[in-house]
Amino acid sequence: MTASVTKLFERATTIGPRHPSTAPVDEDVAVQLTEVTKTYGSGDSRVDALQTVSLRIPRGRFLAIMGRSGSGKSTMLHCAAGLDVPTTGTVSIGGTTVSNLNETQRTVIRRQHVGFIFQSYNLIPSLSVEDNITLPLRLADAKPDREWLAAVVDRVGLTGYLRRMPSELSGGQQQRAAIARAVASRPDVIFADEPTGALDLSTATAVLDLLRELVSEFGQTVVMVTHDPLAASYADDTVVMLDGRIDQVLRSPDAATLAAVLGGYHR
Ligand SMILES: Nc1ncnc2c1ncn2[C@@H]1O[C@H](COP(=O)(O)OP(=O)(O)OP(=O)(O)O)[C@@H](O)[C@H]1O
Repeated sequence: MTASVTKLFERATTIGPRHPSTAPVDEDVAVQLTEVTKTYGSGDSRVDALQTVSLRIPRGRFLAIMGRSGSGKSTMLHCAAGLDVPTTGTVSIGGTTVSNLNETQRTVIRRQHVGFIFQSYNLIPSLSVEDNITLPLRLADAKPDREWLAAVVDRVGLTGYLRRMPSELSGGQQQRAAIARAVASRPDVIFADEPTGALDLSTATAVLDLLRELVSEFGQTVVMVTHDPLAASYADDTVVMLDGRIDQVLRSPDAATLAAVLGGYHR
């Protein structure tokens, strides 16, 4: 790590829970990874995709994860989101330790605490835009906050589109519907995996403006994997991964700085 690493990202020795079930809860932290490793395969085919990663993501921050292909970005995102479990170490989301839960328990936690935005939108084609947006609430058996939903739908510019089917929306509108779906339940954290990868520049800019506003105005927490320095420049902090480790954390870097930093990893 570089000297620019803030206290927020220091190795988790000050946090120090060794026993997941007794880990203390920090209300200001949306996601916490403590000495997380992830190994795929064994013997000759063994891959150490994450090598002792510790990261505390405070609530109300926008974090970008960058790094060259194979550096461990998706693996870290999947572990942080409770989609996958670490080989060793602990992960907590919204104060709940998820790394020691089984798949069914993690599904429940994800429904209650996490929103997802993927490059491919992942809207359900047979459901209307409104039913797609409210699906996570129904799955979590949660009562919709109508005022919040209306504000979110208004902000993503889909108020007149709720009865349409996803196929009747443009790519940018579909991604905005996916964002509305991700924030409908006011999750502790929204994980975005290349959310602008399939969008043209102006549509991507509108989506990034929206993510930024969710953090700045609505107090949401966003963790986004991206290859695009422009996209990462919307974040508060950017983590750069290298060989399964956090190599650098940059605070509020602009796109040119990020492009230069990343260029160094591709030499
Ligand atoms: N299911 C898996 N089985 C075996 N190896 C895997 C698996 N998933 C990822 N890996 C390996 O783990 C390492 C990290 O992969 P990961 O997908 O996290 O990288 P990444 O930085 O997201 O890459 P990209 O930018 O190409 O998506 C790579 O060497 C990859 O080949």
